[in-house]
Amino acid sequence: MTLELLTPAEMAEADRLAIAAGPFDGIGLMRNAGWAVATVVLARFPGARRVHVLAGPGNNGGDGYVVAKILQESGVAVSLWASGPPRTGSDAALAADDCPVPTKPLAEFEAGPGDVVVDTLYGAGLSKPLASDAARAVALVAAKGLPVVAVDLPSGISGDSGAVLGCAFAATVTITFARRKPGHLLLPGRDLCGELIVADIGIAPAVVEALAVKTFENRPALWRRSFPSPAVDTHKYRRGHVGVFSGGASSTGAARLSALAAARSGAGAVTVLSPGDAMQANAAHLTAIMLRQVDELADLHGFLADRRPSAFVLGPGFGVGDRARAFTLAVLASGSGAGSGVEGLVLDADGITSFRDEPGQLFAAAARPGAPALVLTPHEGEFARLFPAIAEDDSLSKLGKARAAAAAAHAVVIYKGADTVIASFDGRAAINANGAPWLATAGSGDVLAGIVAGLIAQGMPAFEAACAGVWLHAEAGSRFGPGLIAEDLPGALPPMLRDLFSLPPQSRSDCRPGP
Ligand SMILES: NC(=O)C1=CN([C@@H]2O[C@H](COP(=O)(O)OP(=O)(O)OC[C@H]3O[C@@H](n4cnc5c(N)ncnc54)[C@H](OP(=O)(O)O)[C@@H]3O)[C@@H](O)[C@H]2O)[C@@H](O)CC1
Ligand SMILES: [K+]
Repeated sequence: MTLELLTPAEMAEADRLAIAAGPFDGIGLMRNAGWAVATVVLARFPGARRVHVLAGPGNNGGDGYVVAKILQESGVAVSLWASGPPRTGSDAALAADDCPVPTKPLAEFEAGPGDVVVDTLYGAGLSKPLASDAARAVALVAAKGLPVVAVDLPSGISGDSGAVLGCAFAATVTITFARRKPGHLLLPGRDLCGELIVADIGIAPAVVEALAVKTFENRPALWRRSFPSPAVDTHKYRRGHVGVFSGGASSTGAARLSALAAARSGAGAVTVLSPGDAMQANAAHLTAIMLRQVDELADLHGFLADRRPSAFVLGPGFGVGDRARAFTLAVLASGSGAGSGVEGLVLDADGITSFRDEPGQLFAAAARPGAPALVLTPHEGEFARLFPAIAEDDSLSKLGKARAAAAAAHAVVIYKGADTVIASFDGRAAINANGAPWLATAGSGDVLAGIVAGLIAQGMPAFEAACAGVWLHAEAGSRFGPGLIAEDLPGALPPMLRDLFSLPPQSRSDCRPGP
């Protein structure tokens, strides 16, 4: 399956480029789309009493006229309900002229048990909340519990953001064309699409390549090639050394969870950096993970000079305040950024909240040439603390917010949730879709921070490490299932790592590098 996600605007451009390149003109692509949909309807609902095609005024409606014609010619009982005539001269108008099924006004739409609905009201061109005739149809279909086959997107869902504009169909199956759109993966769109099918309608891969798309689904093919594999003659420090800052005596567990996850992700050495009052608590629970006392900045500088760590985690259980800020800024001031020294800092939880009043200080430190890569891992609440203006901007989708935040912070932002978005300041972004509700458990985020730091420590670039960490973490949760607690996650990583290493080289493609 392809990784690129096309915004509706990019998809319209792909349509234009494909039509210019041939062999299909606009109505040719529309016929291909209609055939793809009709095939699914016939295969999935062979016993349908009647199929109701709901056609909008644009080209999504055009697909509907093609579907209605094919189904009627196949012997299916078809009703066609239109919200208005297609624009004169459009491909949809050509499809309507060629359709023998008479239209009835959408406002009079009615259906009964055993019927199936094909939703071709609005797709990529949805521009405002559904009007009253469409909203009535959505309510009627939901009340009767009829199956819906949505074309391109369930009407009412934004292809850009996955948001519902007014109301939307909840589809049984959605058929989209050429590539998926962000709205198919972002919530609530993902839930309302039902099963998602991507149909090939004759748009060549070269057309999509020409768009230089920067948004992807987060799957191993996106980052597998840069996933670290140890060389046969390696030693532990060459496999990266992660420092994890521990909180005080009563809050040490989060750092140990992060540290264990960093070790499981393949880092050769991991050290918990503990304040003096927590040394005993940490020592009592650590075996393979090392422990070092760090109370003051001078202690941190000593660790940096003696042990040459390559990545850090700061935040889990650490406490909010001056100390978090000072350590963060010291780490960001330390990297060489040239293959030696500190390669990255994963700033999580209290580490993020510590900069709520002075985010500019953090962003300037991250933007310094040669600074270690900064990875921020906010959930919604932490995101709003660090990026209040972006969080409040209702014109931005979750994807847009993550991108804007990454650009502002000169960072890689992992905007967590059931539809986690990973965005880099270079413009690339990925949407994760393999998560599971079991991951919403205390300590789960600490594990994610540790995995990402462990991968950065081994030399994986920060965006790829963030994507890989999110995917592995989600996959671990999905595979473990009910009963999951955060302590289970690091131990669930090895089988997935084995699977990754056993992938054949030809399946290891990379995402387009940033500028
Ligand atoms: N040849 C091709 O290009 C191919 C295209 N294909 C198909 O085309 C679809 C995209 O077509 P599209 O761009 O015409 O957009 P579409 O979703 O039909 O709606 C636009 C119209 O609806 C109107 N409108 C919007 N929201 C509204 C609302 N809430 N309530 C009322 N009106 C509303 C909007 O009005 P406006 O915003 O201009 O005021 C405009 O008139 C795509 O999803 C795929 O299915 C495939 O066949 C492959 C080949
Ligand atoms: K639709």
